[in-house]
Amino acid sequence: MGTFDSRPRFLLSAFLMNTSSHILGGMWRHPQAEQHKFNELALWVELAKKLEDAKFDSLFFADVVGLYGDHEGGWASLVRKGLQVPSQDPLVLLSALSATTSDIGLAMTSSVVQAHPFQFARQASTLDHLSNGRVAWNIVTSVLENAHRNFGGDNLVAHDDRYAWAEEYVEAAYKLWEGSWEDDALKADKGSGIYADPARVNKINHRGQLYSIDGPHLALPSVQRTPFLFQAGSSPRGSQFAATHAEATFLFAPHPEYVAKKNAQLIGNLEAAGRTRTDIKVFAGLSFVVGSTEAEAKALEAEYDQYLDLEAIVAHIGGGIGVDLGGLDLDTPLGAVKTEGAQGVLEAVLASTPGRNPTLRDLANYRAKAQQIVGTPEQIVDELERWQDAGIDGLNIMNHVLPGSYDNFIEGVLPELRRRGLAQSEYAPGSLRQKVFGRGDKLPANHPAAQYRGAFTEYSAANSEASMQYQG
Ligand SMILES: Cc1cc2nc3c(=O)[nH]c(=O)nc-3n(C[C@H](O)[C@H](O)[C@H](O)COP(=O)(O)O)c2cc1C
Repeated sequence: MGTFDSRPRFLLSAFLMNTSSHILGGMWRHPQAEQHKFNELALWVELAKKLEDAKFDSLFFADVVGLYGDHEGGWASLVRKGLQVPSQDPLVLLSALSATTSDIGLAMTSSVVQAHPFQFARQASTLDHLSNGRVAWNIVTSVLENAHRNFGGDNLVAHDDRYAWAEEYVEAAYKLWEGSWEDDALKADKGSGIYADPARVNKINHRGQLYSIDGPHLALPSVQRTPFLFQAGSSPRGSQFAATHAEATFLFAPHPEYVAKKNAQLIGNLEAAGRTRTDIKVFAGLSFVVGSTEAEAKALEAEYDQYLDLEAIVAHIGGGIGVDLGGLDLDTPLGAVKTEGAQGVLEAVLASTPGRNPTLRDLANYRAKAQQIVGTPEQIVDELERWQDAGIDGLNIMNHVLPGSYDNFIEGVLPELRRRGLAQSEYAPGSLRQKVFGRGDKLPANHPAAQYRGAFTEYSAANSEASMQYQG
């Protein structure tokens, strides 16, 4: 344990999804659960206000753009269980929440599959303007075959090829965000009648394997230019991508020892990418069940367990790794499952059952129990200090019930975190990036996006005019 004031505070994020059944399957059936009202704006407006009053750093919205892989031979059980279907667009929802909040970060997941980078970059800039620089993007490549088929693909693109796709996608987006409009390009000078300076607005003329984009970026660059970047892959290639691009990465980890291992891997990859551990925040996905006594916490856990649907959790994970685990007894061993899906997941499940091959029940427990901390506020924060010592900077807090799980955390755990100096009581001023890192609104110079600043001046609007005159 560190001394009282030597520990940094935790970054706090709410791990959400615009759907009824996100991570902890079945919990929507709990009498106090309101997540089935996900399509009503009031649920989110009130939750966002509550989390902002508690000075959470961000609302983090996961997303998918297709069905999980088959369970029990088809997708009927996914529909029956409401397993992330129906699910609605987080970007549109965050646009509404940008108007009802003022400080909390607005993190959305968007896949390289779902939108052309030109369109996505424009949407992200627009939302960053509307929210005064509070947007974060969780960069995902879609592990779901149905998602790829929804956008014209034949099959799931192979694991490492998805990351190659993401590399080009972010490159194109960085060019638009960082290199198209120079600082001070906008004049809006009523006297001279000059709206923007043609010498300071550039096309990007991106020519890649997958995309060809002339530009210019049609949106004005926003406060952060590039949104705050999240990424959650944890395979070796995923960790390398995170080390190169992400400002925050998050893990599903079964215990602090696993965090320490992933942290060491990340530090090695950061060094190779010319970045350091101070350039990235590591979040753990965790849920909490708090009571004023241990017995009270355990009783609440037992109540939640009655509604938890282990089959739904197995369907979720199996659907993510592209293996139909339906119709099998929960005590079936997992065996050596090979997947083109989310490889980091399997590694983490194996780590949760040291010395033996996990079963389907272990798989469900890994998600529902290994990442759940139950106890009194003191017990929970003691445990969180162990996670922090292993390398966690932030918590992406999963919920059993909306909004009750956050009430439980805010009333139970937050005061103890604050008492130990581990949670903020006020927001720092500025954009999300400035709030988190305290070193400016824009990406730092050692980030790959920075190379595109000033890189396209030869393609400026002023130069296009000069070459026309020359030709004419
Ligand atoms: C904690 C966590 C959250 C994730 N959230 C999403 C998500 O919202 N949408 C999505 O398409 N993929 C999501 N993923 C999948 C990852 O983005 C990534 O595609 C997947 O983990 C496969 O990469 P890997 O093999 O490098 O781990 C998530 C993964 C993790 C570990």
